[in-house]
Amino acid sequence: MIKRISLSSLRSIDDDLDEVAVISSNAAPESVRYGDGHHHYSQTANGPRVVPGIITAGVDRTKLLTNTTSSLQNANRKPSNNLNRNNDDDDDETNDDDNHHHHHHLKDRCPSQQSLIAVNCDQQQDKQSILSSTNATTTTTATIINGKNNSKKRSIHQMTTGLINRNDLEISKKTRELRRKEIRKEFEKWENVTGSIHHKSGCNWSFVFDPSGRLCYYWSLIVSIAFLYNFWSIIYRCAFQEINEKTVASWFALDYFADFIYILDILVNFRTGYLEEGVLQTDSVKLRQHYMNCTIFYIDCLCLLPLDFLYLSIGFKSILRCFRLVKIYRFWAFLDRTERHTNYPNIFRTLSLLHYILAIFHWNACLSHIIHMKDGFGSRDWFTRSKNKDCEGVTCDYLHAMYWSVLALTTIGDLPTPRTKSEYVFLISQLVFGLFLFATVLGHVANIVTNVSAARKEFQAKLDAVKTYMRMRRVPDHIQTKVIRWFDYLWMTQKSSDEERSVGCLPDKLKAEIAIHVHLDTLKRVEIFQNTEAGFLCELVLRLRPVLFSPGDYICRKGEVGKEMYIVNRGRLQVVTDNGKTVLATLRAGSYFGEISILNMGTAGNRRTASVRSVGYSDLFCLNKQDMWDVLKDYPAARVRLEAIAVKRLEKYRKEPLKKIAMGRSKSTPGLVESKGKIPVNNLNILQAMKENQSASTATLIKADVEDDENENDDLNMNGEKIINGKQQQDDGNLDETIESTSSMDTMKASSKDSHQNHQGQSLIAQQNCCDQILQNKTIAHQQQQQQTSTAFLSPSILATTNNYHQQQQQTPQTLIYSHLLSPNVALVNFDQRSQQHTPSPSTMQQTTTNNNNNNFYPSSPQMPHHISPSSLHQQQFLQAQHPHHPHHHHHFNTSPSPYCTINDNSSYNNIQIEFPTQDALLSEIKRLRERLLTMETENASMSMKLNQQQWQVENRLAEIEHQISSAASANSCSAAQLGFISSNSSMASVEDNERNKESII
Ligand SMILES: Nc1ncnc2c1ncn2[C@@H]1O[C@@H]2COP(=O)(O)O[C@H]2[C@H]1O
Repeated sequence: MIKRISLSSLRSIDDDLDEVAVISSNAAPESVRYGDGHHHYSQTANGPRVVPGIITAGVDRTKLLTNTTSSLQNANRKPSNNLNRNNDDDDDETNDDDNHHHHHHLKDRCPSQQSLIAVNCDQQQDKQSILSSTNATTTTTATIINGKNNSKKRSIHQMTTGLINRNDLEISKKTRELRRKEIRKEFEKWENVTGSIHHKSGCNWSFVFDPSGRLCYYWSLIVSIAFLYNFWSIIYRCAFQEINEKTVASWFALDYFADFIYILDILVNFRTGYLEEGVLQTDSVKLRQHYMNCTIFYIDCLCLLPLDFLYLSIGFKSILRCFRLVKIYRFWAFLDRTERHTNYPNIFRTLSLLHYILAIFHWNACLSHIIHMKDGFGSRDWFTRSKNKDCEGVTCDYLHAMYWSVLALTTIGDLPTPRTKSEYVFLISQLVFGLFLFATVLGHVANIVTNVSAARKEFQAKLDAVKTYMRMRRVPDHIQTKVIRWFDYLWMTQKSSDEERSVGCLPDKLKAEIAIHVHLDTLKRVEIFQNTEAGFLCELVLRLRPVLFSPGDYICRKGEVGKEMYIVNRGRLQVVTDNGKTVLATLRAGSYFGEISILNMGTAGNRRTASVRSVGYSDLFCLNKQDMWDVLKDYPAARVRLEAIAVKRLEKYRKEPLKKIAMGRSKSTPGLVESKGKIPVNNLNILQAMKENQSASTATLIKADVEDDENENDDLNMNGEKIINGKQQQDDGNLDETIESTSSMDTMKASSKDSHQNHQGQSLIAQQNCCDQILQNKTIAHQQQQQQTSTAFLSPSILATTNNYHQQQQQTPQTLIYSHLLSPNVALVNFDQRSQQHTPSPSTMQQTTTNNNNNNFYPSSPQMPHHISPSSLHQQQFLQAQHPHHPHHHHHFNTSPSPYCTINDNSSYNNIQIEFPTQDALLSEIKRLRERLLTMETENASMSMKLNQQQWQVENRLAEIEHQISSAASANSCSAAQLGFISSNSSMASVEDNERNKESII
């Protein structure tokens, strides 16, 4: 009985649950001890434990435990529900009733037995339910009660902090007391229940051995040792020294101890379960009958044939014990099982072979000695050892006999010619046997050696084949080296090159189980495998294919069609932008990637959203798209979940530091075209770039700020007035990143050429007073925004531009804006009205759309073409206009902290002063643009998910409607058919019909 139990001890019990139990066959539960010695629980929460291999029998333990569990759950429910109730008496009564009920109940239940596995499982669950319920209750009160020590600590804490008032303290004490009582009761009750199994029910505690259990195995080891004793000693004593007075006691003791083991073995066999139709039988009557109907029973009885009584007449002759050797079947069974179970089969085989050889030499030596003694071999020199004072006695005789035996059996010995018939017969048979033995030994040794090196040979053969192939196909040296290194790594990490084949013969369930266990550490870190259905996990795990990548290998490249996803088992990988330089993320064991494209979640559909590169050797699991979809088809819930995770991840990627994203997107951002090197953005010398490109664009770029898409339109002006909305809200942040040395100016240049061709005569003369004018017209812009209809559909992601008519009667210079550098809210254009109507050149269009398609800048959603409307293109074109006639403009950037830089164009044209945004302003706009892009991509992803879900709903609805239609049809037909035959069965029939219809629809 557990009289004192605290929460801490409960925890200890919980910890103890996995330890090995110590139990004796008839051990009373009280005497069973567990734990490390410090915690001597006379009984665990689970009652006496069961050694693996033993099936406890005598009562219907499953039912019993179910009852126990339910009663405990009831008991647990009560206290938790009645935690604040102080009426213990009620509880006591109820518990007593329960106990009584259980005792009564148990007395009626004894006969059948359950398999060990079931019992153990139930016990574990039982245990867990007890502890979990206890823990659950404890948790609820954990803030108040937490064992003695904690309460003490808390009291101090309460005193010091004064957070809990005196009343609370009293309540907590009461609750604590109550709780303690409840726990005590729970365990008393439980103990009573389990105690009744052993004592009160009157059922005997007995064992049934599981034939495949460990205990049976250990027992067979003991029996094997007893057999070996007989095997070696009987012949020895027979040949060399019969039991003499000196040794009689020890021989007798050993003999009868071995016999005792044999007797025990018969008893054990009576209680060893057997499989009937694949089910382990544990019923004692059945077991007995089964054993007694077996030949083994008779063999076992034969082994114990009591010929010892003949000692009285013929004396102590060990040959009378020869029947004990029949037990060899147990020894063989033991060897067999060991060979199957051992992890070192070759070592075991070698030892076993050695034993057999020695045993044969031993028997041969003993038989030789017997013949020698009987036929007077001793009269001849060849066998009689020369009298030697150094080696006398039985041992020396034995060793001498053994020596000759070894010589003879290994066919090494120079045996003298036999003379008598018996000598001839013996020697001939000895030589023949020796020959066989030799051949067998050689064969075995060869086998073992082959087995040991089989893996290596197979590996080597593969490598050789690959090498030969590469040589024949003249594969470049560096690839050959890479391949050989790959093999090196494979061998070093002791990975079978064909792991799948090793377990290929197993059924899928077992394979999945193995795979789960082998890769458990990795898999449990993978988000998609967490909290998933077991079936889903099994199916996926079975489809995982191990792959190994070498350093620098690209597992996938951005823009490729995704066909697999990967899970990192070992190694380090980098998610990089398509230039391969910017690292977006580093992936380690447990990470997975490639899911976006195979789930078609990315903005680019089934295309890879990033490139992934192996840093060193990477050991990955590959999952095919087809496989993935096959599995997801059967697990729609998992699919929704996976997609949700993918969306979340997508969002996460988007939220990655701007720096990384910026770098990743640099190529796809118009104007930030990738080139070879990188230069820090702060060092980006726009002036220099301008010079180099000689774009000579005269532009007035005025920062505009619009808070959202709608506001963008606020800045649009059709009136030919320059608009300015110069307030900059964006914080440039710490854009200290480097950006790739953009050849934005290259783009400009290209654009400018096109623009020039199409807009000859529209020279861009950015005059100093333009800016002033813009400033003046700032307010006018707002008034006139409603007139701007053509720009209303402009994509905010492209650019909201304003057509600013600057003195319509004049051919005024345009105010240029670099669309790719400005955000939607940087909208400022001053160009001729006519140019607005101008159709953009195909080349420009092409360029723009190429950007869209290739660089993924614009989400490839169907609505996107809207954004790239002719109008926007048109505007872009204008924005990219240049001044071709004056290739040698010299722009000087104003380094003032103002958001604008002034470019003094000292060209021949005139002295143009361009207000150019500062780097900070530009960066801010870049940042905004990118953020906007990310938002759109995320929205796109979530939209696609929603679409998926809607698709599901529609499908379901469709099925429902179909079902309804068919049910209605069948109901009609039924009613028509049964018109006039209204019987009591009619409704039943129609229901059945409906059901049938339903099934057929399903
Ligand atoms: N920023 C990022 N951080 C981590 N992983 C990423 C990032 N971007 C893309 N990936 C992963 O890289 C994979 C490339 O192929 P997918 O687009 O199929 O799926 C992608 C994601 O799994």
